[in-house]
Amino acid sequence: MNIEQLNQKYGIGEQVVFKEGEGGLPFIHIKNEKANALISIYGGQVLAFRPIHAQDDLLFLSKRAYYQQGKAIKGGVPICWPWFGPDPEGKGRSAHGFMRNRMWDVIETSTTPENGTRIVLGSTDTEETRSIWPRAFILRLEITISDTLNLELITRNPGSQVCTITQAFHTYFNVGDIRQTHVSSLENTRYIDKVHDNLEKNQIGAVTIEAEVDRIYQSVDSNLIIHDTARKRRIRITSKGNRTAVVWNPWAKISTEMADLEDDDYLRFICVETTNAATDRVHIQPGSEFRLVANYRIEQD
Ligand SMILES: O=P(O)(O)OC[C@H]1O[C@@H](O)[C@H](O)[C@@H](O)[C@@H]1O
Repeated sequence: MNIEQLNQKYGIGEQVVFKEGEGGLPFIHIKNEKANALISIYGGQVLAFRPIHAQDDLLFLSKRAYYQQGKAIKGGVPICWPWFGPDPEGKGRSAHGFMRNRMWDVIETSTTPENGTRIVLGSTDTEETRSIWPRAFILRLEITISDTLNLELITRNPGSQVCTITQAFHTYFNVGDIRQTHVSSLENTRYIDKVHDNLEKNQIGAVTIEAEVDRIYQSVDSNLIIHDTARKRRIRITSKGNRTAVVWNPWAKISTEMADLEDDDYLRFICVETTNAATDRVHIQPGSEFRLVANYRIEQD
């Protein structure tokens, strides 16, 4: 569907407007009485979300991001699916699965009873996806733009075999200064330290970032808080369906090496990801579905 057809079928006045975005990719601009947001249909990726009274966006979006078919957009909320991290079978398929590198379909747009906006994107298997991953699937991403950003990723298994996935909301949160940022509610939680030979460790105190951090926290709480002290705000993450959470910041060297980040961008974001990762694999029986949920709320001091 082209932009005109999308607007005709799914546009809602000035609240939901489809426009050609960077790299010619179709974007959805959302504006309601609670918040503004920007979504890329490519990747099924929320790129920006700002509640009306918030000064700064919830999400970090790299100025050097690629907007190109086949490449992931650096920032916002990339959807990692049907695997999290490197190819689990070591076949050289792209890291974090293939859905962040594909065009999704628009399924539905509506206004919620609280005057928020609901956008539903989706995807199903095709000959091409089956050549990468031989499974039938029906995937749905329900995005609610209101005073909070709510994301629900539903995987339905229409096939005749059990389907096993790992996945993530690989969210890049925008922070004022990483050196004045910490994450709470992970105290006394076991984690796999990907920067130190996948050693299992115990988190002592809040998570602070003073070097590269890449950790998979296990048996996590359903409430995590990012303290963005420089901006005098907290970001409250409430999740369902996950047993793991990833905290990632590349720090200076990797930030310089990544062509789609500015050298000092590591100061401006932290990824706190709602995941089914490592041993937190999801097995979906034929005919059933699984729902992963993340809700993000900004609390200003
Ligand atoms: O693919 P992106 O968006 O650059 O993110 C890469 C990072 O994603 C994180 O989720 C992983 O834990 C890291 O190991 C990885 O380096």
